[in-house]
Amino acid sequence: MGSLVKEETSSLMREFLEKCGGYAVVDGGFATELQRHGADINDPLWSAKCLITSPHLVTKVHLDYLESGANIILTASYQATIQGFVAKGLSVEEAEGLLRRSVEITCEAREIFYNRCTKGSWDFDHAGKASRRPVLVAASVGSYGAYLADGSEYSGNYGDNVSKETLKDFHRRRVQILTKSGADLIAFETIPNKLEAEAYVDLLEEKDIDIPAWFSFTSNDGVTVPHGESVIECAKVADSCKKVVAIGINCTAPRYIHGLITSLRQVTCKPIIVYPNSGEVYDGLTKKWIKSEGESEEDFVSYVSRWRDEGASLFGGCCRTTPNTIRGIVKVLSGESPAASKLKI
Ligand SMILES: C[S+](C)CC[C@H](N)C(=O)O
Ligand SMILES: N[C@@H](CCS)C(=O)O
Ligand SMILES: [Zn+2]
Repeated sequence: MGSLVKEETSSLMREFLEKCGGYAVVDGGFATELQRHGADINDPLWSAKCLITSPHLVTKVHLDYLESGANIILTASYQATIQGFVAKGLSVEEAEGLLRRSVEITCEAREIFYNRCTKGSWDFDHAGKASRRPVLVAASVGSYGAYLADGSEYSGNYGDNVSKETLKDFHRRRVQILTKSGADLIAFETIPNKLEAEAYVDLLEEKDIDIPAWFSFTSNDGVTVPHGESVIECAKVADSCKKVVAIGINCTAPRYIHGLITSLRQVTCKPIIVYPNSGEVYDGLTKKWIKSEGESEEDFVSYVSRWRDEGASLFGGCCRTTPNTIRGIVKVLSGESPAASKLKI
């Protein structure tokens, strides 16, 4: 780890972080915000259903997060797969068009935001000089388990018949399309096992998949990914790939994040990204979230300075977090205490 070559290849994120003042803010729960706007995503396509039925809501959610202070917005493609769209009766061409559209909508939202010239889209340096807020578009890629649509992101158990080659074949065309769609990078999210991380690394080595990426794992216990491998060994897989510009954890309870950052720091010098969920637990069969004891949005935001001190530099939220969470993170990073921000839940 930390070789000169790897340092050079992670420059996209390092330069971006520098422009942002050292820390960057990722958006919050995307599907969650779609639901808050009235979308029904109880469907095998989950949030990707809105790419077909309500693209205007997708734009709205991106704008919500930009207005809240996000520097990185993720596309609605988490559960958008060619196989999933075809199962709904769409043609392969239509499915590929929707994947491209997911990125176009996000880039359009960034343009709308910039054109609004609202106060929030400008940052001011110490001398009071204004500059446009840096914003990256990350193309979300959910796991094979997300496509299964039964919550198996949180088990990582695909059975003995699913090999690394199966996973590469499953993801290849989707990743090729997202690579050429205008996104700044790919966000491999909610990765539940080591096998899928290895498949993604192999795909990133293929010649027509030339784009930076981040790898973000999920954990149910603060030590391992759901399938059982340690987060440390999974992070080593990600660290080995020169196209990986950040490594981290998402859709994991906030209480585990501090220890996980400590583990990641043992095996990587790359920027660390964390965007936990609310701490609630997802029931993949009913597609409902079960309330957990003792973790509130205020707790989440109050952890942020600890995560920063531990070595993370990109912060956001995943499922069940909202624009309010993102505003809270922005306040902490800009030096205002979360208590002072008096978050409304
Ligand atoms: C990150 S989970 C909440 C995504 C939804 C899941 N793949 C499902 O379809 O139920
Ligand atoms: N980007 C996705 C991740 C789900 S785990 C979302 O926020 O809905
Ligand atoms: Zn999530």
